Amino acid sequence: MIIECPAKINLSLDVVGKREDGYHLLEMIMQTVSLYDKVKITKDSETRVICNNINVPSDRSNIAVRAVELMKQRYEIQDNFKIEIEKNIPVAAGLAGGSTNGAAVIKAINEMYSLKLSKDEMKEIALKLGADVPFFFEGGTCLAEGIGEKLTKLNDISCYIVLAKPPINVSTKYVYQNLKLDEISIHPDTKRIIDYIKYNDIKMLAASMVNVLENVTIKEYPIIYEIKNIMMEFGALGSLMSGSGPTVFGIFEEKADAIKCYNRLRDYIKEVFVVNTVDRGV
Ligand SMILES: C[C@](O)(CO)[C@H](O)COP(=O)(O)OP(=O)(O)OC[C@H]1O[C@@H](n2ccc(N)nc2=O)[C@H](O)[C@@H]1O
Ligand SMILES: Nc1ncnc2c1ncn2[C@@H]1O[C@H](COP(=O)(O)OP(=O)(O)OP(=O)(O)O)[C@@H](O)[C@H]1O
Repeated sequence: MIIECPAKINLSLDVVGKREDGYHLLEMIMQTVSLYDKVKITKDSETRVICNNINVPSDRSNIAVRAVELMKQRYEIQDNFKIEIEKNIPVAAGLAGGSTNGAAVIKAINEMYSLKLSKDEMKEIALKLGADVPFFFEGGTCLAEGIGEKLTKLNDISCYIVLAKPPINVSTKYVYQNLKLDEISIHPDTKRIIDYIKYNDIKMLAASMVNVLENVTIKEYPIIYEIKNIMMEFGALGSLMSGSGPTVFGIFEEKADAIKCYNRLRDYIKEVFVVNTVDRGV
C-alpha cells in the first residue's frame, strides 16, 4: 500500500498557556500543501525503514516505526513491515515531515487489516506519536488548539506558496523551551484570521499572519528574517516562519509571482519549492 502524505505550514501560531507537563497550549491555523512524501508499507519478516534521505533515522526513533509498534500492540498484529519512505519534505524543517509519515502508517494499517477505525480513533492514536500528527487526518485549513489536537475544520483556502528552508537545523523542543511568554508583545488575532479565511480574503489573511515562535528563532538565525524580506520584496502578500522553523513561506495569489520569488531564492538557498494549498491530509 502506498500513501501520499502532504507537508503542513502554520498560517499563524500563538502560544496561549502552558500545561503542567511543560507542553504549550496553542492556537494555530494549519494548512496542508502540495509537497508530498510517499510511504509504501508491505509485510516483511522484520520491521525496517528504507529512506532516500540519510538524515532520516531508520531505527525506533523513526516516527513511522513507532506508528507500526503502536498499531501492532493495540490491534494484536503479529506481522512486521518494510516501510519505504520517499522523502521530498525537508527534514527538521517545521513542515511536520515525520508527523505526516506517522499518520500515513496508521491509515495504511487501518486499511490493510480492515480495522474500520473512525477518524477520531485514528486521531487519538496519532496524538501518542506527536502533537502535529492528528491534524493529518483532517488536512486542508484547520484551527488547532490544545497542544495541537483540538481540531476545527475551516473553509479550505486556495493560493500559491513558496517554501524556503535555510540550511540550519532547529529543534522543536529547543524553541519551545526558550520561549519567554511574558516577553511576547505581538500575538496573532486568531478570531479575525478565522473570519478572513471564512470570507476567503487571502490578502487580509496573509497580512495578519503571526508566529510567536519567531521570537526565539529569528534572534538566533537572522537568515529567517532575510528570507521573509526577500519574499515580501518579490510580491508575497505575507511571509512567515512555519512551526518551530526554520522554513519560511510566502503567500501569492498569482503563480507567476510565486515563480519569480522562487527563482530569486534559488540563487542562495537549495531547498525552495512552489506549492499550492491542498484540501486533504493523508
Ligand atoms: C511547532 C509545531 O510543529 C506547530 O505545528 C508543533 O507545535 C510541534 O509539534 P510536534 O513536532 O508534533 O511536537 P512533539 O513531537 O509532540 O513535541 C516535541 C517537543 O516540542 C515541545 N512542544 C510540542 C508541542 C506543544 N504544543 N508544546 C510543546 O512544548 C515539547 O517540549 C516536546 O518535547
Ligand atoms: N519519518 C521521519 N521523517 C523525518 N524525520 C523523522 C522521521 N522520523 C523521525 N524523524 C526525526 O524527527 C526529527 C524532526 O523531523 P521532522 O521532519 O518531522 O521535523 P519538523 O518538520 O520540524 O516537525 P514539526 O513541524 O512537527 O516540528 C528529525 O530530525 C528526525 O531525526
